[in-house]
Amino acid sequence: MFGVDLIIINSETIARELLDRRSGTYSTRPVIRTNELAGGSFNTAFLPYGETLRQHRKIFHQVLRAEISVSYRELYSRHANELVINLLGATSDLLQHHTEAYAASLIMAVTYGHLAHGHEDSFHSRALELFDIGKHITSPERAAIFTAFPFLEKLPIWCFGGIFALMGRGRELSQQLLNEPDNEVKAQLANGTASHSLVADFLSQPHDDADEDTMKAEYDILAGMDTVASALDTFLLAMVLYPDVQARARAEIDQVAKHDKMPCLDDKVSLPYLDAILREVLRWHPVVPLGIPHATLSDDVYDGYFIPKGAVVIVNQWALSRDEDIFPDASRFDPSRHLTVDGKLKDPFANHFAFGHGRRVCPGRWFAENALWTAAATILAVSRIDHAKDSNGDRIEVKPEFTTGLAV
Ligand code: HEM
Repeated sequence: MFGVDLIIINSETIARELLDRRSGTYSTRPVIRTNELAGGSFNTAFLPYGETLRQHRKIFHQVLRAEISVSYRELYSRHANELVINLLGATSDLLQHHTEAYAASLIMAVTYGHLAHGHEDSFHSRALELFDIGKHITSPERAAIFTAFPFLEKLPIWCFGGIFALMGRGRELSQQLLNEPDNEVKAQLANGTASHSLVADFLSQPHDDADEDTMKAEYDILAGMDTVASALDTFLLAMVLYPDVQARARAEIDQVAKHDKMPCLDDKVSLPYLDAILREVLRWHPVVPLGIPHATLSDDVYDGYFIPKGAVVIVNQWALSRDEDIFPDASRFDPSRHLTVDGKLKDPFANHFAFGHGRRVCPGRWFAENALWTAAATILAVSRIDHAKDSNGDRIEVKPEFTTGLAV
């Protein structure tokens, strides 16, 4: 397409063979010009393979690796309790707002600690606006056209029907999202009120301008907001459509969390069916159905096919999720497909294809796992998810619909 070699992988075996086992070749990203024009060139997810990426991933490793992610157990529980209270009082048009707020507040807490009341809300609404702009301007066809015809950037703004204005707004939002919470943490450190967080820890140590640049990685933790919230929305949908699954999960929770005790992460090993539900959520409707494109750093040959240096490699997660040889009756939501005959989980959650592959695999996968698990367990422990009723008391049928998101 426009002189770019595009490889689309529709099989998990091939994705693992190329992106995992030959990760030295498949770990860079294509240049996405529209993302750069919108001010997102420091985004971890779009960095080429190299030293800056390694520094960013080191920062994520510090705050999001498996054993650290699990240590935030009280934080997840506190916010999951708030989520349930909000969901119980919410009208259907606000459900999504509450799942987004849950993900945003967790991510803000880990990154910045406790911010002044109201600042979380403005961060949340700006982040959502930026995501919407991202979805609009970084579509694959727009990115390809700008890459293939760079002179387009020089044309007057009115030629683009608002796209450049959106890019400008994107740059403005990126700067606000980066600077304002950082400035607040700096002020908290100065007056001794800062709580433990990624940014507070960084700012309290000696650092130079290059370190400040690397810390822009903090902004990418935002990536976790939309994805965790989308997975939670899919979970709620599945629970409405598959009441038998919901009932089995609740029965499992009731067995483990007795005497009015809420389930918490320490109960996770005793609740394999709930884990299987979350695995199935990510398979049934993958949150990032086309993943984030990888690109090759050198020529390669696979199964007789020549793959040139610079080729764009897309793992089509949607195709992986619909592979009938691995997931028979693939469109059905069936968590038991992830369990062995004796009820154990077949594969760890963090190995799920929905988190991508190789050296670019999602660094937030353990955090996502724990955040999703705690929310799902808390919701199921105290509520029953069912169809809404109309004014006559008749149930309103649910028509599952998914919106398109980031496709680059
Ligand atoms: C259900 C939740 C999530 C899903 C399904 C998901 C999925 C993905 C996928 C598919 C990729 C691309 C992997 C590849 O290129 O092979 C990715 C990358 C990334 N994710 Fe996640 N993610 C989730 C949650 C999170 C969270 C909670 C965070 C941070 C708090 C996060 C931060 C990132 C970052 C920074 C990258 C870029 C990594 C790189 O390019 O090296 N994600 N994620």
